Amino acid sequence: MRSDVLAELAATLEQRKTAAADSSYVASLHAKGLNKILEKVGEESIETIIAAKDAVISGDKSDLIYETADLWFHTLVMLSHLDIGPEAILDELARRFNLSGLDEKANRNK
Ligand SMILES: N=c1c2ncn([C@@H]3O[C@H](COP(=O)(O)OP(=O)(O)OP(=O)(O)O)[C@@H](O)[C@H]3O)c2ncn1[C@@H]1O[C@H](COP(=O)(O)O)[C@@H](O)[C@H]1O
Repeated sequence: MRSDVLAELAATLEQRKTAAADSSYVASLHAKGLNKILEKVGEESIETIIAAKDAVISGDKSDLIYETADLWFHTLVMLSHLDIGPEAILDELARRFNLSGLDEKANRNK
């Protein structure tokens, strides 16, 4: 598994928070603010859903992989804007290991 990719990207995203807006796409998103970043997350979510439907029809998953990468990237920018690193999400997923989604939901609704 390429967990090094997330760590390297997170370090770049952190560096871009103080970079000039005209020097970097990520810095330009931070300069435009949270609403613009959330707009991109929404756009990429929809493009990912459409790519998943298209993959079923065509049997070609390449667009779905591309769009999911765009979605993950923009959610990482969103988290970075709010001073949350990917390790917080990885820790939360790790916490859920061996916790059945059905059990978790049943306990939540008690
Ligand atoms: N992984 C990515 C990455 N994935 C997607 N994108 C950009 O995200 C944008 C996706 O937006 P769209 O597909 O909607 O394209 P668009 O029409 O150009 O976007 P808008 O003008 O509508 O905002 C494109 O500009 C992509 O190039 C990314 N830009 C940067 N990274 C990583 O972030 C690092 C820092 O990037 P810079 O800040 O640009 O140096 C890079 O080295 C990469 O590792």
